[in-house]
Amino acid sequence: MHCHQMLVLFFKPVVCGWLWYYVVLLRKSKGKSNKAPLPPGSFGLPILGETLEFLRLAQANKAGAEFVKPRVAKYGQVFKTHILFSPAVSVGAPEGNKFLFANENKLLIQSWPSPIKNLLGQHSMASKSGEEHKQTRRIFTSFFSPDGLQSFVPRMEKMAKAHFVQFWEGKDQIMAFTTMKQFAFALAVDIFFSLTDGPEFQSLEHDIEIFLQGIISSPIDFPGTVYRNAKLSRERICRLLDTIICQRRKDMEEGKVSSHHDFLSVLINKLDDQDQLTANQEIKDNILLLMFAGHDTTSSTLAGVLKYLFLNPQCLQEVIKEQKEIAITKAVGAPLNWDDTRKMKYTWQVIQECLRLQPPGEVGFKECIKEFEYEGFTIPKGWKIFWHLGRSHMSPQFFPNPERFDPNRFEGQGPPPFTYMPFGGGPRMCLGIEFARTEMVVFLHHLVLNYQWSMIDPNEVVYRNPLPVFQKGLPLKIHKK
Ligand code: HEM
Repeated sequence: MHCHQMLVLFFKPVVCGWLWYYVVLLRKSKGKSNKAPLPPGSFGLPILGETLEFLRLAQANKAGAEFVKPRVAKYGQVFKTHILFSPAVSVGAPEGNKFLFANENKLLIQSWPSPIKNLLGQHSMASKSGEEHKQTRRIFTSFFSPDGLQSFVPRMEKMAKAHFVQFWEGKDQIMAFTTMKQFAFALAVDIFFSLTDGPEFQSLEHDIEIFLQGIISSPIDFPGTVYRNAKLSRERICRLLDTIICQRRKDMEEGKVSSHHDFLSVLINKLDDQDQLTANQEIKDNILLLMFAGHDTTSSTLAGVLKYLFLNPQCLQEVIKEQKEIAITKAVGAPLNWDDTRKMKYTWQVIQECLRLQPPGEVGFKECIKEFEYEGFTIPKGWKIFWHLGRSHMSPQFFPNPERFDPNRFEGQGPPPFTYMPFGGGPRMCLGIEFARTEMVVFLHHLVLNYQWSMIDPNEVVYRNPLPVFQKGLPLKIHKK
């Protein structure tokens, strides 16, 4: 071979290699150095990050004012922190909220820590994402849509009336926070699977309370811990549900119970193409999810409404006026219907305003499933993004004079999109909005027409665990009209 040919043969790959290195690798590394920076902020202590400060302030109901607000002032609308054992980025409203909810399943997914998933069960809608989640949600929607719920209004009213007879009549004082829990529980188990008073009802009420405590406890799984007790209560609840489901299948086969009798009947009917074992698992896990999602949320909101109406007598007068106008259109003894509940517009505005000031869940987390850029910052895969409702709910820009209780904010078009989100948003938005709205307005209808109440301690502290809790149980003096 010619000498210069050998040189070409030897140098060609070397030259090509160098070229490749310069063009591809250096461009790549240039790209890397051009990569948007991580958001500003502090990760705090090793491992714990800023968790302790966040939890302390969240429990004192001050996370918005004393954790988020100073960081927004220092770092800007998008900042990073490290809470609950993960790097997390806080985003503002409305852009941040819109981005989060629009990118569910594309860039982000709902992520519950695995101890909570274990308690809720692998068939629970909370443990599913993407297409699987969509399918389950579709099954539920037929029950939770306005069409599905209409026929349950008289039943909700019956429950509200029975509640007043059992817990209010003949009393001059009640612990309203506890009482609201009893109402929300009784109504849920009646509408979900037709369980009414009796020993099974009592033991389930006790077990659900232990189960819910486990969901918000540290996941230490030893005999005697809150978490272990919650696992045991889950087993007992599932055994009870097994018996109820088995009996229900029989009753439905024999034509004794219709396929629209309650949520359980609807589910059995919708899942009849699945094998019974899987269908039963799905039913049990999702009934437990509904008890978790729909019980304390509604009861803490109703307790809040009682507080705000007492502290704002002119709003109470408006509610009474609205409810009287509906009551006089009804024949004596005629039950409330769906249209009546939709006429209770001001009452719903009162509830909405309570949810602005005291939302049951004020923080929501999503997990990033791939790296992406947001507002000029890189958000790495595996990090959490969270929204804090206080960022918009308490902003004078969207809610002038934000500390003031003013239900008229929700008149007409209401607040700008993505600034008011007590029910979340996007594909995982609360499934129970209409259910919650209906049960609350029906309850308030009978409350304001029949009772007067006053707070024994108008300055009672409300803390979070993580839902709002009235420190003294909201003791009220009550008087039947
Ligand atoms: C005042 C009452 C309530 C409030 C403020 C509330 C709020 C919420 C919020 C913030 C979410 C998470 C949304 C997200 O991640 O984007 C949620 C989810 C959910 N809620 Fe509610 N909720 C209430 C009542 C109820 C009731 C009464 C039920 C059922 C009877 C219910 C069932 C659910 C379910 C099943 C989910 C999960 C939806 C999914 O993953 O697709 N909620 N709720």
